[in-house]
Parts: sequence; structure tokens; C-alpha cells
Amino acid sequence: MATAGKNLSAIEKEKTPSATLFNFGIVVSEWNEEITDALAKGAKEALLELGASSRNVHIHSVPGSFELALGAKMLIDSGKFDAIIAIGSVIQGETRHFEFVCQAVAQGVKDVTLQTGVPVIFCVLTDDTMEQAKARSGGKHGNKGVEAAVAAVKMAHLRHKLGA
Ligand SMILES: Nc1c(NC[C@H](O)[C@H](O)[C@H](O)CO)[nH]c(=O)[nH]c1=O
Ligand SMILES: CC(=O)[C@@H](O)COP(=O)(O)O
Repeated sequence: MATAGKNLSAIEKEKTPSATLFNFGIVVSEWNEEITDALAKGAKEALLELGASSRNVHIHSVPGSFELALGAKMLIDSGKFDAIIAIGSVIQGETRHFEFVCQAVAQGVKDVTLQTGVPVIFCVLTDDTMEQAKARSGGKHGNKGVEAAVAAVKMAHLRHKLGA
């Protein structure tokens, strides 16, 4: 199912554990900050709705999506977080730079989460247009930050349950 068939802001509370026990780091790209700020707001609000306390949700910014993987690794290395949400918005420009940034951030986030064993949730919009990005950061398709928050809680809970 494509995003168009989903409400990214839907939280199925009966299927989502409590966030009360966990500490969350959110690393946010400054590029397209209208979009990334909206994603971060949605993610934080969802974490609080799921029981996290505000003092256990820490938001840090990086210049662009390419830096998200290293930013996530820095937060993980602090030893303070049970899960990380990596937030970015990459929008196609005139050149192939879009392809390289998208590939780098996807690969980088995957590498960091697998190397460390700490959940790093990929909340990076990769859109052709600003309109598509707006639709997925609080617009007609909901907010991908909410979806990412739910994923972060589920993965933190699974890691805690398995003692991983
Ligand atoms: N064009 C976008 C970028 N580009 C910047 C890179 O992410 C990176 O910060 C730079 O190459 C320096 O290393 N970043 C986005 O997040 N979104 C874009 O649309
Ligand atoms: C994703 C990008 O880096 C891109 O937005 C930059 O724009 P351009 O390809 O026109 O240089």
C-alpha cells in the first residue's frame, strides 16, 4: 500500500506498548526545516501521547540528511537513549544530488542501527516536490513523524523485552 492509502498519523494504541520506560533521541536535518520541524513536532507529540515524558525526549539538529547517520551514532554513543528517530526531508532538485543523498542516508541509518543494535527509525521523506513533502508532514496523508514515533516505541519495547 502506498502512503496515499494510509493515514500516517494513525496510532493504534491497542497495538502499541507504553513509551513510559524509554528515552528517545530525535536527530533532525535543518534542510527543508518547514517540513522537518513539522515531522519532529509530530514525533514528539506522539511519544508524549504514548506515555513518554518530555524530559525523556531529546531533539538535536544536524545540517542535512546526509549527516543524520552520524548524528544518530553520536546520540547512541552517549548511552542515553533506547531509540533514535532520524528526521529529514530530501526534495528533488535539478541534478542527481537527490539520488546520492537519499541513498547515503538510507544506507547510513541502516548501518548505524545494525552496528549498534539500537533502533534508529528512518523518518526521511524523499519527495519529488514540496507538495508531496507537505502532504506527509501533517497534510492530507498525515504526519510521518507520528508513524516514526510508534515504530520507535515498538522497537524500544522489543529490544527491552529481549534484553538485546
Ligand atoms: N538537498 C538536500 C540536502 N542536501 C544537503 C546534504 O544533506 C548535506 O547536508 C550536504 O551535502 C553536506 O554534507 N539535504 C537534505 O536534507 N535535503 C535536501 O533536499
Ligand atoms: C537533494 C538535493 O541535494 C537537491 O535538492 C539539491 O538541488 P540541486 O539538485 O538543484 O542542486
